[in-house]
Formats: sequence, structure tokens, C-alpha cells
Amino acid sequence: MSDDPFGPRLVCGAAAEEDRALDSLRPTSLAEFVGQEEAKANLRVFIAAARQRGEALDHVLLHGHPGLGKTTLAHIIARELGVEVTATSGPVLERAGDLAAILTNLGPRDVLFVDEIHRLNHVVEEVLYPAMEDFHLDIVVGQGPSARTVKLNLEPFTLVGATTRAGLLTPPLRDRFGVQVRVDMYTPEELASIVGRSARLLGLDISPEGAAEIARRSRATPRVANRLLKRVRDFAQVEAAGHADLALCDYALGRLGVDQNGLDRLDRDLLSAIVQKFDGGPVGLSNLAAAVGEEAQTIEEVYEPYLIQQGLLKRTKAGRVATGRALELFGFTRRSERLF
Ligand SMILES: Nc1ncnc2c1ncn2[C@@H]1O[C@H](COP(=O)(O)OP(=O)(O)OP(=O)(O)O)[C@@H](O)[C@H]1O
Repeated sequence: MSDDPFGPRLVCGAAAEEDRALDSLRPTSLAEFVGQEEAKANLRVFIAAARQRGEALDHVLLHGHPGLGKTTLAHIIARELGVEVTATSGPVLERAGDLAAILTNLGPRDVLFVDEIHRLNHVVEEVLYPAMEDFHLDIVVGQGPSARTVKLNLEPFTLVGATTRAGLLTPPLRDRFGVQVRVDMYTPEELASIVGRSARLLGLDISPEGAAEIARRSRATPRVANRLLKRVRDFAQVEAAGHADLALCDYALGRLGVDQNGLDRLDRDLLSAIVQKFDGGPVGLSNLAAAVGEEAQTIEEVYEPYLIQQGLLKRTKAGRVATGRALELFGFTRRSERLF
């Protein structure tokens, strides 16, 4: 929900319909993929080893906040393995048959990418266990006393699962992933390099200082950086003869409601609700969600990670707390500290 003049929330890491236009900016090889150095170095070894042995790569679990590049990495893994990728997601696979149909269509060593894998239902998950472990499906044929189980062999394949909530995966599923990769938030330097690369692909003339400014205000998230860059390109084109220098980037980000700290109105609403309505916290997530009119899950997965990383918000057992830094930044005073 947003009454923002520029439409849906720009600085949100979660994917939106208009992000399809960003697909052209996706890196297609590990060499092009910026950052996550340790993960990339390990993946290079695992991929090379699997190729040399002519085997399917072990199953890979990618976990991290929205917009950090899990989908991109999954496609890169398939490409570097030289195999086809089939993509689906946890909530789409409603029945065991949906998964069986996909699995029986995979070619040898292909990649099956399952986004939001923590949202698989348990019936589908049960089908996945033998498929992941021994590459077979147990199909029940018939009903009642005459029912019997038929074993169906599959081609060896690699399951690449992505999740924003690794803690919600059941232990048996999590244990079946031989490779587990945590995708971290990006440094401003890494993001500046992503912005520079995307600007080149978009044909935008941007100064290094301008790219660094967008990077600094992009919540450590490539999807946000690319989205802001596209809007900055519009301002550059219409108001600055196509050139995005530091002043233009700063001006455009201001027009987009992204402040000097990369926070937008919703972040400020959230922090101000904790301070002004709940005296700085602790406040429970559902109360906070009701106070700002946003879903609890969205607050938890999309807004909070960056606020926590910036030291503006803390999660405690008793609830959410605004830190001293948040109070200082916005000039807030706790109600209990006010004299009148
Ligand atoms: N390391 C990177 N280098 C360059 N561009 C990147 C990188 N990571 C992500 N991107 C860009 O950021 C955007 C979002 O990436 P992607 O869709 O892979 O994120 P995600 O983590 O899968 O998010 P979600 O879980 O919400 O699907 C893409 O447009 C991609 O081009």
C-alpha cells in the first residue's frame, strides 16, 4: 500500500511487477556477479568438480533477504554447469503431482530452481525427499487394499532452493542440501560497481560520485539500486541532458522520497510509530503492523533487516525497540522523557 506519487515502494527489496524490466540487468556468469566473494569462490570449485565428474551438482540452498541476488545466482549456477534450468516456487507447487510432473521432465544434471522453498506444503515436501536423495519418486497407484507404491526413477538433478526464511525450513529438508550459501547485504563499494555496470547497460552517462550516491542510499540491496537507477535515469534524461552527476542523483533521490540514509517515508513511519505511539518500545510485531497499516510479515522481511543493519531498530524478546541512534537521527523524544 502506498500513496507515493511514484507508485509502489521504490526502496523495497521484494520483487515487483515492474522489475521484469530489470531482468536485462541480470549478470549471467559468476565473473559478472558482483560481491559475495566467498560464496562465489566455493561455488566455482563445486561446479568445476561436478562437471569434471560428469555428475549433478549437489543440492544448493540460497538464503538471504529479498533482492540480494538469489534468483540471479540460481540461473548462473545452471549456466556455469552447462545445463537447463526450470524455475518454480514453493506456493505454486500445490499438489504432489505438480512437482512430479516437473521432476519427470528434467534432463540429466538439470537444475530445478524452487523460490520461496520454505512455503512448500508438507505433502509436496515428502515427495521431494526421495527425489533429492536417490533420484526417484514413490508413486501410489490405486486405492484401498489394492493400492501399491511404484518406484519411478528420475534423471540426476540439482535442486537449487531459495529462501528469505531459512529458519522455517524443516530440518529434514534443510539437511538434504549439501551446499548452503548465505547471500549477504552488499557494501557501498560493491553496490556502486553494480550501479556502474547497470548504467552502462542502460546507456546512462553517470559520474562515479553519482553511482556511489545511489549505492549509498540503496539499502545494501542490488534490486533497490537498479530500481532507483532507472528512476534517476528519467530525471537525468528530462532535466539534465542525460547526464547523472552527484547533484542530479542527490536531487532525484530526494524527489523519490529517499533520504540521506536511504530511508523512505515508510521506514520513518515505522520508527516514529515505535517512538511516539509505543514510547520507544518494546512493541510486539502485530501491534506495530496495525499501527502503520502494513503486514507483519512484510515489516519483518522487508523493512526491518536494513533498519537493524543500520542500528536504528532492535528485535528483543519483548518486541521491537527504537535505538538511541534512531531517536537522534529523527530528533525524536520518548513520551516518557517529554516534560509536557
Ligand atoms: N551480485 C549482483 N551483481 C549484479 N546485479 C545483481 C546482483 N545481485 C542482484 N543483482 C540484480 O538485482 C536484481 C534482484 O536480483 P534477484 O532477483 O536475483 O534477487 P533475489 O534475491 O532472488 O530476490 P527475491 O528473493 O526477492 O526473488 C536483479 O535485477 C539483478 O540483476
